[in-house]
Amino acid sequence: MNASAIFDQPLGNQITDWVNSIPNDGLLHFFGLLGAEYLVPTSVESLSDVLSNRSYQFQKTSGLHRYAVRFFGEGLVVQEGNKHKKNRKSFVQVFNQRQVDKLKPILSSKASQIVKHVSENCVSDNEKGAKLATINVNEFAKLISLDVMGIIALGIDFNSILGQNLEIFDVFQTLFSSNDHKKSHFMWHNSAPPSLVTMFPSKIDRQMETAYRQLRKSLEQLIPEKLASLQSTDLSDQDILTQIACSGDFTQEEIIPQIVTTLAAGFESTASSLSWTLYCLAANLEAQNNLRQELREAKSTKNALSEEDYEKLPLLNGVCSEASRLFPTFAMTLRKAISDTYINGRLVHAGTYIAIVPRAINRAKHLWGEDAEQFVPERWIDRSDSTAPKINPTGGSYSPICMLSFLYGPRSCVGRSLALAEIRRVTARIVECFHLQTASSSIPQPTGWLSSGPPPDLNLLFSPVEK
Ligand code: HEM
Repeated sequence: MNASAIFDQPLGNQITDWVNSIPNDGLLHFFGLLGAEYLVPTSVESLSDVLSNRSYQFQKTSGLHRYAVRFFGEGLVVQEGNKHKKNRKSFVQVFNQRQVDKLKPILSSKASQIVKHVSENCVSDNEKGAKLATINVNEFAKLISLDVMGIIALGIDFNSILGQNLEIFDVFQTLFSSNDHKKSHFMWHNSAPPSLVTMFPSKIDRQMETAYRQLRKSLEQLIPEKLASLQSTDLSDQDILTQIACSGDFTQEEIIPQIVTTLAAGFESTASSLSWTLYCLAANLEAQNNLRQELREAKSTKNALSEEDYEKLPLLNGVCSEASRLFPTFAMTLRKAISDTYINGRLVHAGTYIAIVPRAINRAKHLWGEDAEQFVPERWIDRSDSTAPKINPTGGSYSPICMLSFLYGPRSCVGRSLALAEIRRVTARIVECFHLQTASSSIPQPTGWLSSGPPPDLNLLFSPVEK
């Protein structure tokens, strides 16, 4: 029995070791608590069956469904079957490339505001006289993420990075942040009989329910106000909330859960990925210097990078993809077969759990090579034409399915382009303006359970770059 593989810290760590050490034919097999049977797809073929070819035969667990519905409402993330198919179409429409392109200038101006704010907080270091700011990047990235989520989802700039609206930040933290207390909380909700969970509400239950009520109340006020102030019938210029509210695809009761779930899906995930990206650069000074050089060269003939530059610069893309590969926010996600089915030609009985483990697949040596556990941004760059390096979309792996940070197929992340657009802009602006260094020699490990982020006290040193 290997129950610890499911409750492991960092999440998915043990399965990563298995994938890299146990020879297998594309599926690993183990027994968890109470003899529950788990399969772990490890090859392109078996992952394709679970995530793409037969994805609707593998559903999220009832424990996760109950938990999400109770604290966020029933949104796309936990919907299944035809309901999911139908609603996903509306989401894909709202998050399409044209929409994301429209949001890019807003993301860029937020990135500039962040740089200005950090500059103002750099104070002289007594010993060397150099200017320096010690920043808890985990918290800093969450403030950025809240501001961006506010703008894109609700059309409101909370300016939390400037210290405003911190009560909203508390609501987001309480509801959406993952930590060790939440781990036990989620395990209790997942494994105890639902009647027992309802009968004995915990402190975290009460805090999360209060935060959910607060958020609902604000949204209930905001939605009619926004709809009343709509000037035109062209919704494409509107934020996600307005587009979802006006799409006609959702009833009044469905709108708020969809918005809250979207905030849940995007808030901490983007913050964690940004924190890890900055950490990877602080811990890999050569990559950091090379990236700064790439940004300088791209800017050499103009005042600022264009929106297109952020998407095309090979090393900027390589750094962000590589950090996200090594530190996927959703390190493991469980599914359950709803009927007898097949994975890679093997019969899988109804009720079998499938552990999809982005951490393990993203670090699998048979898919990425012997350096799979190293930070190598260059793997995302195609230098076959030495005068014109290009982005390599698979990072040198066998298939796009080998990079599971945003999952793959009909249940993959709808916010991927948007999240990457934000992370690239903030990372580029920070590296242009600051040298980053780690504040401690210890190597931080991912924490949290539903989602895995950096440790809560991950500090980095920011010092201004000489112009
Ligand atoms: C770096 C940041 C992000 C990462 C790593 C990420 C990752 C993921 C992953 C792995 C899933 C699948 C979860 C599962 O099925 O178990 C997912 C789903 C989803 N994500 Fe993201 N996400 C990010 C940012 C965002 C943002 C910014 C938004 C929206 C504003 C968003 C909205 C969603 C939604 C709505 C789903 C559900 C899709 C479905 O079930 O069809 N995500 N995300």
